[in-house]
Amino acid sequence: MAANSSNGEQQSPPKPPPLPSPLRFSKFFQSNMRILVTGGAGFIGSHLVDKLMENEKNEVIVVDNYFTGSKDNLRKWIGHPRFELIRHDVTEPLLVEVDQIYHLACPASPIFYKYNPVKTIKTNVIGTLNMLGLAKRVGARILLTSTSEVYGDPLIHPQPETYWGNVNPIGVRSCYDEGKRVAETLMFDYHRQHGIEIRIARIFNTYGPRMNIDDGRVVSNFIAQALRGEPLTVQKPGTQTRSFCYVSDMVNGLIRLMEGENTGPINIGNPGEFTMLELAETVKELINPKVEINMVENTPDDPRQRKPDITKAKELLGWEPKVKLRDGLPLMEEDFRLRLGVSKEK
Ligand SMILES: NC(=O)c1ccc[n+]([C@@H]2O[C@H](COP(=O)([O-])OP(=O)(O)OC[C@H]3O[C@@H](n4cnc5c(N)ncnc54)[C@H](O)[C@@H]3O)[C@@H](O)[C@H]2O)c1
Ligand SMILES: O=c1ccn([C@@H]2O[C@H](COP(=O)(O)OP(=O)(O)O[C@H]3OC[C@@H](O)[C@H](O)[C@H]3O)[C@@H](O)[C@H]2O)c(=O)[nH]1
Repeated sequence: MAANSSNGEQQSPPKPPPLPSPLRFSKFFQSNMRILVTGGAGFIGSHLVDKLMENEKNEVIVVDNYFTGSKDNLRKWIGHPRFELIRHDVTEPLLVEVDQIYHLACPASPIFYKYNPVKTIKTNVIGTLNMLGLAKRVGARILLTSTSEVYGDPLIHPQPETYWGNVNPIGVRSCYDEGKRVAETLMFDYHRQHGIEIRIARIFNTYGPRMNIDDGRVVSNFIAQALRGEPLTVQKPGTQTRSFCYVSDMVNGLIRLMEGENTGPINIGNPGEFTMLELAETVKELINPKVEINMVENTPDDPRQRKPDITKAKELLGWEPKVKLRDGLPLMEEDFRLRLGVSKEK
């Protein structure tokens, strides 16, 4: 069946999708669904693996180069008969027989993706090409975790999928946002030219347990600072907004998208919108009312506003987020307390 784009346009690929392994059609074939998760040792990836492993009919293979991820995030699955972990960099070709590919591999925190921008571009472009080549070879369906950063510093608010964005092509964030835009282009070109079954999720800011404590993103920074009794560093002007999605909602959205019939791109995020000052005030109130809030310098090209229009996700996937920021923050606080060894004052 031809998939629909989220814009409602009929996407009729000129070629039929590559055939899955003939064993899939064999009457007595006993194998489980084999699912590859690139970047599965990272924050969202490891939660996705947990959810996929709940289904006894799934076998999960993770490939990760451990740049920002860690084996520790997957420790409960290591040694499990339906789980395999491979140290591999997606900029190198990979040959594995799989039915689905969740392609997440890419550093996501601005500090980390700006650290080696050329590597970030290679990961987005060559890494995505390699995963599309694999999808074509084995007839797998592939889902790309794109980003709200494809909208750049958006001039339309909230952002629908039809918005083409306002992106600086030569700025310090371009390795990531332009990298993801090319990755989306590659996905659609493989879909049109080779009939690959594709899914594109545009993920908006996601938070939750297992984020790296020194990841550098705003929610992890504020929670770690509040627990350490350090001032919360709000980057100027503090009126910039973000919309924060709890990780379990995100994982459910990604699986819905993979299992459904729509190529996307589809925004997956929580439309609750907060300024960074509001976020700091909330963290202060919930975690440590004694900490100060410090205004610090910002970095170039920081988007001034961001909020997903999730009409398509609701209509096409029957998905919407359930966890409110005020309910999600304490769940993350608990995990950070454990890892930082800071117990709650009674
Ligand atoms: N978390 C968010 O708010 C957010 C928002 C938008 C999009 N995304 C996308 O979701 C995906 C996961 O994000 P995350 O927050 O879990 O980030 P993360 O940094 O925790 O995870 C990324 C994982 O990819 C691995 N990786 C990086 N480069 C690789 C390479 N070349 N080869 C193999 N593995 C590599 C890292 O080691 C890490 O385990 C990314 O594609 C990111 O762009 C995340
Ligand atoms: O300590 C901090 C860190 C960040 N910030 C501010 O918080 C906002 C959010 O910054 P983050 O670094 O968490 O994340 P960004 O929204 O810039 O990028 C994010 O969005 C889309 C994803 O694709 C990226 O992977 C993700 O990191 C920015 O306005 C930033 O200036 C602070 O005020 N203080």
